[in-house]
Amino acid sequence: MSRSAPAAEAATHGRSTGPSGAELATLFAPFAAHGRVLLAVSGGPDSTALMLLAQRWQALCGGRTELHVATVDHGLRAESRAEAQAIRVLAQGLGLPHAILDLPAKLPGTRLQEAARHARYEALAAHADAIGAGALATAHTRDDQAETVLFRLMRGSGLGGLAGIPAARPLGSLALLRPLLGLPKAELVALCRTAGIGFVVDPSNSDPRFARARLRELLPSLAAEGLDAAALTRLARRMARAEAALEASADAAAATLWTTEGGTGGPIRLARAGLAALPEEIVLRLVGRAIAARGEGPVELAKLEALAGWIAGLGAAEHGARTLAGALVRVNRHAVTIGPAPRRRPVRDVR
Ligand SMILES: Nc1ncnc2c1ncn2[C@@H]1O[C@H](COP(=O)(O)OP(=O)(O)OP(=O)(O)O)[C@@H](O)[C@H]1O
Repeated sequence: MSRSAPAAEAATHGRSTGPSGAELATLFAPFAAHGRVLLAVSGGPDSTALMLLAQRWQALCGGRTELHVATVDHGLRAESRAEAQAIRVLAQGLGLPHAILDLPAKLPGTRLQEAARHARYEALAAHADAIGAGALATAHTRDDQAETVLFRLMRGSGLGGLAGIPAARPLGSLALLRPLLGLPKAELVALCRTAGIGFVVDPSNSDPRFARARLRELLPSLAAEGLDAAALTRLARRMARAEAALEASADAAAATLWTTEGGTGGPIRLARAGLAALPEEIVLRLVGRAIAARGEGPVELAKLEALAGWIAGLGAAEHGARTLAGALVRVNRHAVTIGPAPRRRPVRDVR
């Protein structure tokens, strides 16, 4: 990563002074519910701006919320330590305590970005817990939202995926907050430049080996055709609204159909006649929830669709069993019953 030249390179687009006091009050309102918030700052323009704006909000709104900052050093590049230390200087200049977090284990060579993301969130959440923070804030922007929705569209994601990045969601016992989700990245870059603060540019963001980076290259051409960040954000908002309504319908269906055999943790039973009367989308959600609860976690939508197709295709008197994502799905004439799949015994070498 390289530190960009500061103020002299004045921004050419985006509001260079950032949101007004009233806008800050709205953006950071969710922070006020927490006594302490941990800001995840990588040193890129977005999270550097997050630190500047959150501190500005705290000063202006006189919030009693304490802000802390953490930078994860993935140890993947020679410069990463020095970059983390530069963020520490900046944070301390703003009066914010800063921690550099190392990853406990070496990252694998395959699916590196995914593994790094997972390990990063774990390290940040553990640090938030350790300092008694109730929330963790990241600096995702409107551009990240647009990119995520487009990426998921290309991958044939379900409705929940197309709802994009949520502005707030639980992360274990923490609240994960994204206060800048509605702001364009250009505005945050401009803000850093006007403030004369350098930021790091992550080379993996433009590394063509990563599908995300290749997609990012296409965004300007798509925007010229009208599929810009605003349009994709609008789509995400509409999908989120539909997703919430369907989840509420699934809750209502579960309240009448879902029973547990043999007490807490036992197999989940869904009456076949009840399922047959429901729209396919709700059936998928109920069966998916049951598999996630008794198996190894959320199941891929395409696999769930194939399973639901198999169940729907069974005649009223037919029965059968299948395993999916660590769950055993049994169907008889009365019910679909979902419990943990029996563990396969390891194959012994009998020579
Ligand atoms: N090394 C890091 N240290 C601390 N925070 C980080 C680090 N890297 C990323 N973040 C936080 O995560 C936000 C998103 O970063 P980025 O877009 O690079 O993540 P990502 O890999 O796309 O993962 P995701 O979007 O799923 O969180 C940043 O704005 C920042 O708040």
